[in-house]
Amino acid sequence: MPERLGPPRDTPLFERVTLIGLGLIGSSIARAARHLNLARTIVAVDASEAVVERVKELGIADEATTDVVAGVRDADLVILCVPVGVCGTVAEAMRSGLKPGCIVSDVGSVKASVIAQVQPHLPEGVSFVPAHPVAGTEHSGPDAGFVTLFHNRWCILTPPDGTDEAAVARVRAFWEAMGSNVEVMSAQHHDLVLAITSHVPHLIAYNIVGTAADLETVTQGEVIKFSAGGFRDFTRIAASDPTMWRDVFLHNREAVLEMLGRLNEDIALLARAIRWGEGDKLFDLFTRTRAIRRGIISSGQETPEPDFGRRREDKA
Ligand SMILES: NC(=O)C1=CN([C@@H]2O[C@H](COP(=O)(O)OP(=O)(O)OC[C@H]3O[C@@H](n4cnc5c(N)ncnc54)[C@H](O)[C@@H]3O)[C@@H](O)[C@H]2O)C=CC1
Ligand SMILES: O=C(O)C(=O)Cc1ccc(O)cc1
Repeated sequence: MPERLGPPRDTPLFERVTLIGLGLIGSSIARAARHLNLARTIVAVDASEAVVERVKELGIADEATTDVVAGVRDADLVILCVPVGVCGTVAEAMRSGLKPGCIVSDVGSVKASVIAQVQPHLPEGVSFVPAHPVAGTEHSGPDAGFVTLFHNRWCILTPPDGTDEAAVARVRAFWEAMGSNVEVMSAQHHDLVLAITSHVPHLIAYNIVGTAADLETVTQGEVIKFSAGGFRDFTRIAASDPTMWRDVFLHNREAVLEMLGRLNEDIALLARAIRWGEGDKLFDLFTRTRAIRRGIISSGQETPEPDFGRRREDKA
C-alpha cells in the first residue's frame, strides 16, 4: 500500500457515497475512499455498461449500476465525476432518487457552468458543494485511477452564496482525508484562474501538436522520431481525453477567450523581440519563468523527475 496516505479511519466519514462516472477521477476517489475508510458503502454509477462491468472486476466499489436513480438512493454524498457538459443532464436524471439531507458535489474542471446546470435540478434540502481536484493525468477510464492521485494536491471548493456551511465542512473533510489541500473561492474566480493555469496550456498543447502534424515539410515520422525535446511534453498533454476537454472549452468560453487575448499580445511581443534581436528581453522572461518552475518544485507540488515513474509506483 502507498506509504504517503494516512491510515484508514476507525469510523467512515459518510455512510453511503455514490460516484457517478467511474473514469480517472471517479475511480481514484473510489480507491482512496475504500483505502481510507471514508465511506461504509461506495456505489458506482456509470452510463457505460463496459465501465460498470470493469468496476465490478476491479472491485473498487461495493455496488455498481447503470441506473442513476437506484444508484443515488439513500446516498449521503453524491459526486458527479462526468464530463462537465453532461452534469445538468445527470442532475436532472438522478433528482427523484436523492434523499433530503444528501450532499451533491462534483469534480468538474469548470465551476460556474456546472453550478448553473446542476442547481436548478436539486430538490429542497439537498446541498450542492462544487469541487475541483486540481490533480489528474492525460489518461482516462476506470483503469487509469490510482489511490494517491489527490495526495498533496489542491482541491478547490466553490460553494454558491447561501450553501449550508456544515455541508461545505463535510466535503472539505472528505478531500482533506484523501490528502488534498482545500481552498474555497468563487466559481467565477476559479474559472479565470484555471483558464490560464490549466485550460489554455491544454489548448496550446493541442494546437502545437496539431500544427506539427499538419506541416507539409515535416513528416509524421519525423514528429515522432524527434519528439525527445520540449515537444514530447506537449504530446502528453495533447493525449488528454477529447470529450472532457471539448466540454471544458465550451463551458469556460469567456475566461479562456480573455486569457487567449492576453497570450496573443504577449506572443506578439516575443516575436518582436526575436525579430529585432532583443536578447535581453528574452533572457529576462526566461529567467522569470525558470524561477516560477523552481518555486513549484520547492513547494513540493511537483517532483523534479518525470511524473510517469512516480505515478506507476503509486498505482494501487
Ligand atoms: N482528467 C483529469 O485529469 C481531471 C478531470 N477532472 C474532471 O473530472 C471529470 C471526469 O473526468 P475523467 O475522470 O478524467 O473522465 P473519464 O473520461 O476518465 O471518465 C468519465 C466517466 O463518465 C462516464 N459518463 C459520461 N457521461 C455519463 C453520463 N451521462 N452518466 C453517467 N456516466 C457518464 C463515462 O462513461 C466515463 O466512465 C470531468 O468533469 C473533468 O473535467 C478534474 C480534474 C482532473
Ligand atoms: O495531466 C495534466 O498535466 C493535468 O493538467 C491534469 C488535469 C486536468 C484537468 C484538471 O482540471 C486538473 C488537472
